[in-house]
Amino acid sequence: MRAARHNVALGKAHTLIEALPWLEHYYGKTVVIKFGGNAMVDDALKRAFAQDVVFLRFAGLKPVIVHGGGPQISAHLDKLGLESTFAGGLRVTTPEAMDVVRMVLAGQVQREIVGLINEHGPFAVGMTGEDAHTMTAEKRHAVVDGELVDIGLVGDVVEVNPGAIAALLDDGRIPVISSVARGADGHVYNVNADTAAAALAAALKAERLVVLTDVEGLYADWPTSDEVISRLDADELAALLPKLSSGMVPKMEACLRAVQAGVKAAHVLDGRVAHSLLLEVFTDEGVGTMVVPAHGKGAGA
Ligand SMILES: Nc1ncnc2c1ncn2[C@@H]1O[C@H](COP(=O)(O)OP(=O)(O)O)[C@@H](O)[C@H]1O
Ligand SMILES: CC(=O)N[C@@H](CCC(=O)OP(=O)(O)O)C(=O)O
Repeated sequence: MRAARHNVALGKAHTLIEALPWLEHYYGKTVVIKFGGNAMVDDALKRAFAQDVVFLRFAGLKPVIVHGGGPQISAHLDKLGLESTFAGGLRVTTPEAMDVVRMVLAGQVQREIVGLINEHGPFAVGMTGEDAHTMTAEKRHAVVDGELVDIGLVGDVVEVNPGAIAALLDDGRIPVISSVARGADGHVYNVNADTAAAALAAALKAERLVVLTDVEGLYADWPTSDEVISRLDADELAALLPKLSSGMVPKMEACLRAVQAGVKAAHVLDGRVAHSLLLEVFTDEGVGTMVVPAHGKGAGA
């Protein structure tokens, strides 16, 4: 009996010790985590996510959360009798839809994540890219079959002013950011959350960008196969990008931009697996897809 208890204790100690090199590596580093709307499937998963983020904070990392909410926006538009249309993985955003996007992201999804994190202490502070001019956007088009398509009030991030986020991190807080940004032209833009996360990761010189979604990673030949590409470099991803479809387009484009801008690696993980974030950061088992800089252009650990 005593021997069995001892073995259990040893197993737990082994798990903790396995995390030591990763704790040493990540201590004091900024990690931008994108929590996708499709990964927020149930309350238990959302709670596990909040626990992981607080764990990272207590382990000495500086987590920054950028959240999505595509399915939640679509559900609200549906209630209002408005249709959701996507082009190249981006929502066609009319002025009417933009009001809903802003309300659902900043008023509903962000509040929920802030609340769950703050069950553990006074850590999370919610904001949108509009606050303190954190993100400035410019209208972008979607590319469909090589053609530019007008998708309304959808923006790409052209400038990041990371001062407000840096101040929150220095104060020990966990920023939770909605992907809405102001334009210099006076409009408010709907920014894809993966795109926003990549822009922030680059501006904050983050060690890692981690994207939690509802698939195991990037599938090599979706939808015919579910073989996950475990690692690819920026050149390989750039070659693959034109062949990708739907939500994976902005996601993989974001990973590419992040590593090209100096982020050491970008990971796409299955957010439907509880604690996948902790597993990725603190254990030797890499899960999902990891994008590293092009050969010879940076670290790839
Ligand atoms: N090559 C691919 N590998 C994996 N998923 C893909 C691929 N191509 C398209 N997808 C689709 O992209 C979706 C993820 O993007 P998205 O729905 O925008 O998620 P999120 O809300 O997490 O941003 C997957 O659920 C899958 O349906
Ligand atoms: C331009 C654009 O498509 N914006 C997204 C913003 C939310 C988002 O990106 O949410 P997910 O990460 O859950 O997909 C949208 O309106 O759905």
